[in-house]
Amino acid sequence: MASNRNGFQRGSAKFDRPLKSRPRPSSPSPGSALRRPNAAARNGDAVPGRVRVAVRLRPRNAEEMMADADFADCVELQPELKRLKLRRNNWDSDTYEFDEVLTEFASQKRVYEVVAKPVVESVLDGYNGTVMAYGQTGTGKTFTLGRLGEVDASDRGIMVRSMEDIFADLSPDTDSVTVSYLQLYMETLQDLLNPANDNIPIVEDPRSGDVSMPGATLVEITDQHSFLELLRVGEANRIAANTKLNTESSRSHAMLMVHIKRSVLENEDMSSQNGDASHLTKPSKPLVRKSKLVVVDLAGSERVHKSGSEGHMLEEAKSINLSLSSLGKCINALAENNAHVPFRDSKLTRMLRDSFGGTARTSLIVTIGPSPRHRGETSSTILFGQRAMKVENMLKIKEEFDYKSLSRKLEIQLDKLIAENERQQKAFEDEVEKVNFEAQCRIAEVERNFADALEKERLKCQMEYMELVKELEQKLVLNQERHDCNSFVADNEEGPASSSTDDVAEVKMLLETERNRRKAAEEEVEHLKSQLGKHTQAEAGGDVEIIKLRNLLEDEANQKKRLEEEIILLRSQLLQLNFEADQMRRCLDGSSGSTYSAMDSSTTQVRHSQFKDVANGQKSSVATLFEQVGLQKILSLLESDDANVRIHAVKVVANLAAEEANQKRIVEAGGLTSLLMLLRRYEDETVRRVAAGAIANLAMNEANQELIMAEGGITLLSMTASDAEDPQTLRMVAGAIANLCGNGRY
Ligand SMILES: Nc1ncnc2c1ncn2[C@@H]1O[C@H](COP(=O)(O)OP(=O)(O)OP(=O)(O)O)[C@@H](O)[C@H]1O
Repeated sequence: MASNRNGFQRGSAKFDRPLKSRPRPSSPSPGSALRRPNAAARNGDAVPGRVRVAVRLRPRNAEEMMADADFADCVELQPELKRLKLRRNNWDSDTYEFDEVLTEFASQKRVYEVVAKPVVESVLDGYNGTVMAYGQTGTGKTFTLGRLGEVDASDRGIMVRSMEDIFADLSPDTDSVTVSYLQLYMETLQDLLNPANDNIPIVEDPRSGDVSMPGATLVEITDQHSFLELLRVGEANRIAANTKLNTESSRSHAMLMVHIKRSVLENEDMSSQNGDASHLTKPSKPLVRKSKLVVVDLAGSERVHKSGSEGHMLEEAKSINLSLSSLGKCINALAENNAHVPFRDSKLTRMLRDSFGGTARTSLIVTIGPSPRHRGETSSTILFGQRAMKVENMLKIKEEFDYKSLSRKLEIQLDKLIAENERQQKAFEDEVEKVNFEAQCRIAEVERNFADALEKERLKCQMEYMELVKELEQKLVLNQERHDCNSFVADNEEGPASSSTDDVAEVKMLLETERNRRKAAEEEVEHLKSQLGKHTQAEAGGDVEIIKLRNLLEDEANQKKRLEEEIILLRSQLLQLNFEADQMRRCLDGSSGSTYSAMDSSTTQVRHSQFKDVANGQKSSVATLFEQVGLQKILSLLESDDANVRIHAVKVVANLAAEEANQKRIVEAGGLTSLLMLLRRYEDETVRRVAAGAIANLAMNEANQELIMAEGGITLLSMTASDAEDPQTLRMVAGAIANLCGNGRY
């Protein structure tokens, strides 16, 4: 098996699974957040713990096999009796008892379990613990403590196995592990994880006795792999000097320090304090428990003269011996309960002050070789172990109030409480809203029910009242009949009056009162009704009167219009009659054949003169008509809806047109256009005939001739002629056309 000079095997790392955590009722299983302290920790009491010492015998090495081949081992072990016999000579030996006696065949696992495991468990419970190997150079101290077991996992030493157990038991969420690795070489304390740091102070707390090295590098480790890496770095930096006795000898004291912080809870039971059975408890106090495991691999304890050291090596050996002898003196003093223990004599004893006579649980393994040539060293080692067994420590847990953890916990609690409060607030508001809504519904329902009940009650009362009135009326009638009957009997028999007379009177009075009330109410209703009726009538009457007046006004207007038209008509008729009468008179006088028969082309001048005469004869009446009616009004009658009116109007216009003085005015007032319109409308023949006559009269004026033709007069006259049935019409049209053609001019 290949190994380096420090006894560490080379090769790839291969480890067993971590050892299963020991059952501890007071501790939660690995991974649980917090653990509770045991009774001793709660009380803060120290418990006695003697330094436990085991002896381990190294098997003969190759050199011893040869050199001591003819000699028996200097020790004889009785492991079952935990005894060791150190031979003085062939026939005599000294017997020593130890806490454990480990033969050369003891496995590394067994050595760990009997020497270190109880200390590791103590450390996990919160106590400080020390595992230390003491022995002559080359007897297996480093083998026992520092083997990494990279080639053969069963070779794993106490350091590796301890850390496996620690990791198996810690909770990564709440616990932490930090490691520092130091060596004390010639009274210089050096950091093996940072060799440049070689002046590390040793600080002792005078109150608690705790020892600390504040300048040492502290590396937090979270798994076994990183721990092994750290061990390798430390071992590589450890100084080892060859000696004549052992080529792989460690010339320094090495110290691995594992600091553990664990969170614990402590409940203070109020019921126990108050002496009652209340279940009230104070919230758990978060505590942090700090403990440390110190594994010390002391330098070889060989004697200077025997090691054959010289120069620096000699100084080195002297330094080692000095520190080890100081340790021995301290242990002696402690074993003998001396008042003074010379811890301050060396740095080694200052460093280990807590482990011997302090508060740590300490386990010492003393390693010995079998060779009789080193009997003296072996004896010295055994005696060192024997004295150490007498040292009593007082184990004490160190707990601190975990402010950080408490603050974290309180923050979480506060967040939870706030969230819970908000939730409850919301629930409360929802509940209030719900209750409110339900109350509103209930109130509405009650109101509805109340209104219904009230209505029912009212109807019921009304019915009862009606029935009561009815009943009273019946009673009244009945009583009246009885009274009449009684009166009749009384009158006849002169007997006493009926016994119910008073009742009847009372009922009567009641009935009378009710009647009066009803009558008053009915009168009131009637009064109101009549008022309403009057009011309505007044309103209606007013409207009717207005409408009537309007109608009357309209009638009056229509009447007036009709009368006006009638007057015009009558006047025109009168005019016409005069005109015809004149014509008739002239005919009778024999001055002419006929009025219109003479109106041919050859007689235009004659007719014209006749017309002139007629006109002269009628001058006064036409002038009167003009004055009384007005030309415009007469012309407007040409468009009257009444055919009769139109005929008379056109006749009047024709007559007016016969007067030369009127012709211009008629044309200017639009009379010509109206006359042509009558032709165009295919009026009845009489109208068209008279209109043609009127146009003929207007055509006598040269100024009008062009105008008549320009407005299509010739065409309209032609059309009238073509439709004419009465020869008089043809005559009128012919006269008009003749005038238009300017007969007067030719
Ligand atoms: N129990 C054992 N079984 C087998 N070999 C062992 C045993 N103990 C020690 N050895 C071997 O003995 C040699 C010396 O051991 P180790 O280096 O551990 O001694 P040491 O006490 O630490 O010496 P030093 O004080 O000089 O460092 C090593 O080769 C080691 O493998």
